[in-house]
Amino acid sequence: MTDKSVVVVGGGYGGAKVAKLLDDVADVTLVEPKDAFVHSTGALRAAVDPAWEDRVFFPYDHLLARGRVVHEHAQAVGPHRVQLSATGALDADYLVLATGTAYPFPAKFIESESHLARARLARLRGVLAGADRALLVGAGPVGLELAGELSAAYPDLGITIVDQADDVLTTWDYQPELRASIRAQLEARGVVFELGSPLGYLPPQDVGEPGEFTVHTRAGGEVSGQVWFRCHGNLPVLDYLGPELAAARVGDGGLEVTGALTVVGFDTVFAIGDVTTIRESKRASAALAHAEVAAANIRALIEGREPTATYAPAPEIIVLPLGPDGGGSQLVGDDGERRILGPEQTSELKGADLHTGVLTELFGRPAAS
Ligand SMILES: Cc1cc2nc3c(=O)[nH]c(=O)nc-3n(C[C@H](O)[C@H](O)[C@H](O)COP(=O)(O)OP(=O)(O)OC[C@H]3O[C@@H](n4cnc5c(N)ncnc54)[C@H](O)[C@@H]3O)c2cc1C
Repeated sequence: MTDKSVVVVGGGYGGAKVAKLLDDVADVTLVEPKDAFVHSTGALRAAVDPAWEDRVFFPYDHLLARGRVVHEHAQAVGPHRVQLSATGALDADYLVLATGTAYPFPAKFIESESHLARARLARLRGVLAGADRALLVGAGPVGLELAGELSAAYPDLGITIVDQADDVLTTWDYQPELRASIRAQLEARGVVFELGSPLGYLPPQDVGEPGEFTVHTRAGGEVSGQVWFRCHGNLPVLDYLGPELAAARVGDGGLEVTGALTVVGFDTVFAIGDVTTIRESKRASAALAHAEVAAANIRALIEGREPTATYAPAPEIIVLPLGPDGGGSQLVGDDGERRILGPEQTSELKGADLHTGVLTELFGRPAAS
C-alpha cells in the first residue's frame, strides 16, 4: 500500500464500491453520515413488508479491511480538502464525489440512523393499513414500482397514479410493448391512471402521512385519498461543495465529467453515480460501473501509470418489478436488439430478491437483522 490518500464522499452504491476497490492500494477514508448503507432498490418492498427491512440496511463494518468509514457529513469540500461536520478536516490526494441524489421517502431516507428509518417505515405500514385510497404522483419507474408493491401487499387499497405525460415510462426510449404490459398488469389489479394533465396542487400533508384529501388535475380530474407519495424529482446532492468545485456544476444540476470520470477541470477529483450529468438513466448498476472506471484510473495514477479506463453509457435497460411476482423489463441483446421480458422473467431477474445478493458480496456480510 502507498501513503496516497483517497477520500470518498458518499457511501452509496458507487462510493462504497470505489472505496473497496482502492482499499489495498491507498489510505482510503469513506465519509458517509448514515450508519448503514441503504439499498434503495429494496426500499419500496420494505415499505410494505417488514421482513424486507432486514435486507435494506447493510452495515459498513466489513466493507474495508484497511480504510475507515467516518460517519459525518462532508462540508465545504475542495479538490484536496474535506471538512467534516464534527471532527475537523481530511486531506485528499484523490477525491471521489459520490453523493447521489435525494428522493422522497420511502424510496430514500433522510435519516442517518437506520433505527429511525425503520421506525418511519413501520409507521408508514400502519398508515397504509388504515387507508382506503393512495395517490402516487409520477408514472416513472419509481411510481410504477411503488404501485406494484402497494397493490401486491394491500389488494384492497385503491391506487391512482397521476402524471402530466400521456403514457407511463416516458422519460427514456422504452418500447411501447413494455409500457402497455406494465400498464395492463397494474390496471388488472385495479390501479387507475390519470394521465395527460399535472395536478393543480398537492395534498396538504407530507408524503406517507395520513389525512383525508381531494385534489384536482389541471384538466379537472378529481382524486381523493388518505395517503400520497411523490414519485418524481431525482435531485443531485452537491450542496456541500466549496466554491471551486461548485463552479463545476452544470447550473443547479450535476457535475460534468470526462470519459475518465474526472470532474472537468480537475485531474484528481472524480465524480461517479447519480451526481454526474452522464446522459443515461440514473441507476445503481451505472454507479457501480462508474466506480470500476474511477478506481482503475486512481490506481493507475497512484502506481505512476497513465490512467486509461474510460466510461461510455451502455444502451438503456430497465428491470421493473411490480411486487414479487409481476413486472416487465427491457434488455439489450449482444446483437444490439431490444428484448422485452414479462413478469416471470422479471421476477427471476430482480423481483424476487431485488439484487440483495450483489450487496452481500460488496459489504462482506448479509444486511442487518
Ligand atoms: C425506489 C428505487 C428503486 C431503484 N431501483 C433500481 C434498480 O433496480 N436498479 C438500478 O440500477 N438502480 C435502481 N435505482 C437507482 C439507484 O438507487 C441509484 O441510481 C443509486 O442509488 C445511485 O448510487 P450513488 O452511489 O450515485 O448514490 P446513492 O446510492 O444515492 O448514495 C449517496 C450517498 O451519499 C451520502 N451523502 C449525501 N450527502 C453527503 C455528504 N454531504 N457527505 C457525505 N455523504 C453524503 C448519502 O447518505 C448516500 O448514502 C433505484 C432507485 C430508487 C429510488
